[in-house]
Amino acid sequence: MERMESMEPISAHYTTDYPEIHPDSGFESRESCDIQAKTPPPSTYDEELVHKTILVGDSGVGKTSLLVQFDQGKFIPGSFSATVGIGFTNKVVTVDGVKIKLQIWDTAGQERFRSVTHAYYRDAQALLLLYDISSRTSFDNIRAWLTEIHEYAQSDVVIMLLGNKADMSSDRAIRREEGERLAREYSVPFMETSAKTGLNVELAFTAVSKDLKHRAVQHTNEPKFQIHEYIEAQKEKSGCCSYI
Ligand SMILES: Nc1nc2c(ncn2[C@@H]2O[C@H](COP(=O)(O)OP(=O)(O)OP(=O)(O)O)[C@@H](O)[C@H]2O)c(=O)[nH]1
Repeated sequence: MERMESMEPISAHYTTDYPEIHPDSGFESRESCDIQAKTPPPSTYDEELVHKTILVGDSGVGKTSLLVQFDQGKFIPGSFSATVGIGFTNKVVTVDGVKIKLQIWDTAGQERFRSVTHAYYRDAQALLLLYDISSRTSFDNIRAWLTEIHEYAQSDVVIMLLGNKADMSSDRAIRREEGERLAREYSVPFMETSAKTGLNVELAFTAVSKDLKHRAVQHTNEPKFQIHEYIEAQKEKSGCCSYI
């Protein structure tokens, strides 16, 4: 992925050559995914699993910034230059004492790259869909993104809607309730984030990781993991959203 000089590259594998969807990182092939789908999940979590996660949304909503914040705990301000190409960052998230390997793909939001990014949806196990709370257009386009996701991604993909740039309160164009309503309509979990302040960035990835872990393991007696409830409980605990 190419960034202008104003943006430091993030610690990842970036390219404008559109890499194979299955790089040499232990990510399962399509074939093995299909086999897995027919086999019941094991009773313990296999820490060798790598979960492909994709960041999508309009250009400029903050996908790269969110990933940099999650990966390196920093925000790089400066003039915006759109991502060209696609790249991934490997991250390990520890949930309930278990290591969950995420391979997080950062896609270019610009329309002209759309046909390329579609190809990456197919093997995604999780999708973080972002809009910018200061951009009505990016919010209005979420429906179109969800239509594309339903068309190209697997039906059981974990989807999370994120209203990013929550720190920009004076430029807010989308009320939090609007985000919540849209998320309810599509039955997807939702939270507002800020790649700048770090608000909810870790929570977003942790919630997704927890969900992926639960889906990969057969819990005979336990109730199904409820990602919505988990997010609400964590938000309350951290008192994160008082200024939103
Ligand atoms: N205030 C604020 N600015 C942000 C935030 N996230 C991103 N930005 C800024 O928004 C602009 C776009 O951010 P990017 O992360 O490059 O956006 P992107 O979604 O990756 O864009 P594409 O690569 O074109 O798809 C940059 O100038 C960032 O500094 C945020 O949470 N708060």
